[in-house]
Amino acid sequence: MKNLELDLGERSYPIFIARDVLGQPNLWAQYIAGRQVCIVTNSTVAPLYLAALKAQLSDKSVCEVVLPDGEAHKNLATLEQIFDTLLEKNHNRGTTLIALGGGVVGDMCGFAAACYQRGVQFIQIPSTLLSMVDSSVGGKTGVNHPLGKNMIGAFHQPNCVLADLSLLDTLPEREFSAGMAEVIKYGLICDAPFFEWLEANIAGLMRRDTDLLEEAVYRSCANKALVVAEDEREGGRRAILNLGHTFGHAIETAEGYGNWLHGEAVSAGMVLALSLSVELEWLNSEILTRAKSLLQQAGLPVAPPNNMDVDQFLQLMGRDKKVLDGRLRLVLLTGLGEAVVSSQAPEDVIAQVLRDAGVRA
Ligand SMILES: NC(=O)c1ccc[n+]([C@@H]2O[C@H](COP(=O)([O-])OP(=O)(O)OC[C@H]3O[C@@H](n4cnc5c(N)ncnc54)[C@H](O)[C@@H]3O)[C@@H](O)[C@H]2O)c1
Ligand SMILES: O=C(O)C(=O)C[C@@H](O)[C@H](O)[C@H](O)COP(=O)(O)O
Ligand SMILES: [Zn+2]
Repeated sequence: MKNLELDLGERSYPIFIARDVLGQPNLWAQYIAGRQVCIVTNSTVAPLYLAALKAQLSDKSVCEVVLPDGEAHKNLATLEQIFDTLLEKNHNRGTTLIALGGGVVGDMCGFAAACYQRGVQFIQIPSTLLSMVDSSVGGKTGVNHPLGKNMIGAFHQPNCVLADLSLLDTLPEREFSAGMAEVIKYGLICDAPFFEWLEANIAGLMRRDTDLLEEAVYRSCANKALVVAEDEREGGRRAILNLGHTFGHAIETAEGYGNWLHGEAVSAGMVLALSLSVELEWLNSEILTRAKSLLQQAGLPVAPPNNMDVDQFLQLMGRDKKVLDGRLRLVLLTGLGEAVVSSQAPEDVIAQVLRDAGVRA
């Protein structure tokens, strides 16, 4: 068992990481304040893990909302299902929502918790690698809009995070790989020794060796917790967690939510961000080569889709939430583990990097 605390003063919370955390309510039941609980999950995760969770909550009044599965359903219309159930079952401000699922469920449940009766408590039980290492931690919640990723949302921190590694036993390979993109991201942006550890252990990690997985989830969450504790609402440094995302979100939006998984789009996006850093002569090309190799060994794409053109890419990137005074701000690297947020990359250089990666002129 590896525990962490995200230090946010009175909104601090623990992150429990181990196999079978769910089966240890002595660790986490105290984070449910009242009797009312609403579990938010989806049609894939419910048959796998809902009964086991409910069995741990026999002293509570529990209802559930089973959402349709997929990024394409991460929108305002789906969110209404959560509000409808909460109101139909007379949930009041003392209720606790529990997100049981991947990042899509977590982001939607968290946003519902932020909005319902102006804010109720919630717990994250992430069931994908990506949600264990990233989306369940840090309090970014929200939904997509047809014109852009995560465009409607709120910062709302959970009461605790339970990363039960045994849930990963049923996770499909492609989804496991997608999670590895965000794991590798931490090495690139702020933890060079972790990147080197990943290079040395990638084969064992892809075999889902329990000890290696526990270490990778722990070090990812520890890195994210430090960044978020420093800058909860992304006034500055937190933006480094967005490495590759300005490119990646453009890919997800252009391809239709769900065709490229978030982690896959982030992988291709990180390669573009590193290529741009090399093009600007801020980064040694050896780091780009090593990053590409690690992402490939994790089963991830390292080039953007071949059906987008440069203008479409740049237009979608222009809607990024980091845009300030009409200027793109991108996360770039100056070294391994050293990220900066910069508006210095000229648009013609960005366009050249996109063309070099095979995006149509
Ligand atoms: N809030 C944040 O800070 C943050 C960070 C990173 C990503 N995100 C968001 O997270 C989302 C991506 O999350 P994701 O990669 O978890 O995708 P996801 O939630 O769509 O889950 C991936 C797939 O795996 C299935 N699944 C989940 N757990 C499973 C299990 N244990 N066994 C078998 N199948 C399982 C899901 O039903 C789904 O089909 C995106 O919407 C992204 O924008 C948010
Ligand atoms: O927690 C953060 O901050 C991140 O940026 C983590 C990202 O991996 C995640 O995809 C996040 O949802 C992106 O946020 P957005 O503000 O660019 O929508
Ligand atoms: Zn992400």
